[in-house]
Amino acid sequence: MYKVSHDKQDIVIRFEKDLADEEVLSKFLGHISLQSLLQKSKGIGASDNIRSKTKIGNFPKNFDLLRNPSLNKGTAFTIEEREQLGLSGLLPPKVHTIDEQVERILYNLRKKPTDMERYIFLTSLQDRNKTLFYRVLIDNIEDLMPIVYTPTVGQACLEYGQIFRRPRGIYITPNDSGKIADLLGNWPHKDIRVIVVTDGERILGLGDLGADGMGIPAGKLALYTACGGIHPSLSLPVTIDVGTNNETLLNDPLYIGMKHPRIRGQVYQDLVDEFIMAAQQVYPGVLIQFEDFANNNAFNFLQKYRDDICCFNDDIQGTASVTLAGLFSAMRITGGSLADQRFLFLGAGEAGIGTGDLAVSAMMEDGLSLEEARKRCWFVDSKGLIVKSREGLSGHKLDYAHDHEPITDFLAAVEALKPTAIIGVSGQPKRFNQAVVEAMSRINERPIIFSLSNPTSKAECTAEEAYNWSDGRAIFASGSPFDQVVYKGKKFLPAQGNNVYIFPGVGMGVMASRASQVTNEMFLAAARTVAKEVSETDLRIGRIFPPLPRIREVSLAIAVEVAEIAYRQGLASVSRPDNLEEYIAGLMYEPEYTSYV
Ligand SMILES: O=C([O-])CC(=O)C(=O)O
Ligand SMILES: [Mg+2]
Repeated sequence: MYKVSHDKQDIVIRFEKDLADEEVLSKFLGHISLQSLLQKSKGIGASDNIRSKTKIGNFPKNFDLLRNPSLNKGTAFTIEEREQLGLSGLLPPKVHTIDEQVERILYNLRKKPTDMERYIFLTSLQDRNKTLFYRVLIDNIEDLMPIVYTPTVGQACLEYGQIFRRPRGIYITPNDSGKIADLLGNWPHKDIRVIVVTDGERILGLGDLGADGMGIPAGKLALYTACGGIHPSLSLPVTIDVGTNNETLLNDPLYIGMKHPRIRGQVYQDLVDEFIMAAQQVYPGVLIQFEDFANNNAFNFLQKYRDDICCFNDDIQGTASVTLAGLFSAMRITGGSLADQRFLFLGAGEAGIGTGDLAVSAMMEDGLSLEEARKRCWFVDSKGLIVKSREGLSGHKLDYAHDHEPITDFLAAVEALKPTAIIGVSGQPKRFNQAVVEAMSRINERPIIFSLSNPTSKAECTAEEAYNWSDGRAIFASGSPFDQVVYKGKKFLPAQGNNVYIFPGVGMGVMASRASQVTNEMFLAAARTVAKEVSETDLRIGRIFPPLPRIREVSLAIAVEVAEIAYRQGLASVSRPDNLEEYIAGLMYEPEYTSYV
């Protein structure tokens, strides 16, 4: 049980057992009227706020409170709170509502001249008042996602050293070997349920950005909260900095990372191993999301850890799941099934092979053999069409090396194979040129054209190009957002086929069930769920993913499916609540102020 003494401002709460059931805690606290202590009593992260307060014994007061981004409310502190928490005189007299504060933020955002300035402004807001940051982000997700995420986050990573203000997350270098658990222990929050980790070697389609890649784990985790409802205190961004091979960064005096070429081989492997073990030790059962590692490392780490550790690779499995969701939706327009398709991927890296593998699993569920299913997926990489006769093919590409004469040119591959869908995951802009799109439109009544590379500057073609060159017939999706397009008087709202539709829901499902592994079936279920959430109206305007303002509902639906699978597969570590959907909905973080007095 919990021992509680409450002496006006000094609150001591001691836990004599770890809290498996946070709901019990919330109810308990509600019962004794201490609920008001919580930033938001509902939600898995609720206990963490209390825990950190427990540590210091006293509720923070004075400037400590104003400078605590998890608790700060700025001008929204009430007169009573100001009086009791030592804030009198430290704030301007006017007490604002959160809605008025939101107005002020939006007013300032509109005045900023560039998206980079908006990114810096929002990041600073996140550093001083998390509740307000998430309120603004959630209520304006469609407008602000392109700022906190792709494409602006890509630009932010390119300029990370210049715009650096406050650190976010944990940086691990080879000098920390043997001490990683201590480093992780330095993080102020002790209940961490999800880590996004990168080594910065392949940041979006931008390449090796070394330690400047930290913008990506930080951005992904902001979306875990905004889109999946995971309490912000439960997540931790990590960058493993083993150097960079990016000459520009190595020569930049403002670069924030280790100034030497990438360390590879055993030292690198051991460092990642130690990190994985330390994370398990310090935060048992934590979900680890691998993000933006280079191809070989990404595949190797996934292979190595997926059966023993609760982990997944977003670029392989998350992107695969959202791409498959897009294909399911597209088929609602074209008719037919997955098994009737022929997919041609441009790019045979993480996203391409990941999607191929997941599509193959889906086709096998529909009755195809492994062999037959793989034959529906073709890949063009930097050397041309992947065919059996090609020498020196590496592991994962071999599965898709079919009998065919070699072809070096992508357009020629389109003409020869007559695909129903082309899927761009190459990181190479403009590769779906007019000739390619026109050929696809000649071959197909409704050509499926996915231009998934990020950020926008790396897209294989733009939405406008896809619609113009296909005479408005393309079924288009892109990794980064495009504005609406009007073609011959018809309005198209192109969809963003980004793994943000997948990872927040998967993460929430894994956390709610305390799953010990993340399985293929979960990503397949997530893909089917996203596709199911697309309405006929969406499809009519060319949108094959649900609108972003609905993303929390979509994430909840995914989380329920994922948790259901965890229970079915015997991977869950907590007992199943009677009403899973209600239970998970109840765990979702809502940024709202509650009274501290
Ligand atoms: O971050 C994104 O927008 C999607 C993604 O994982 C990537 O492109 O690496
Ligand atoms: Mg990524």
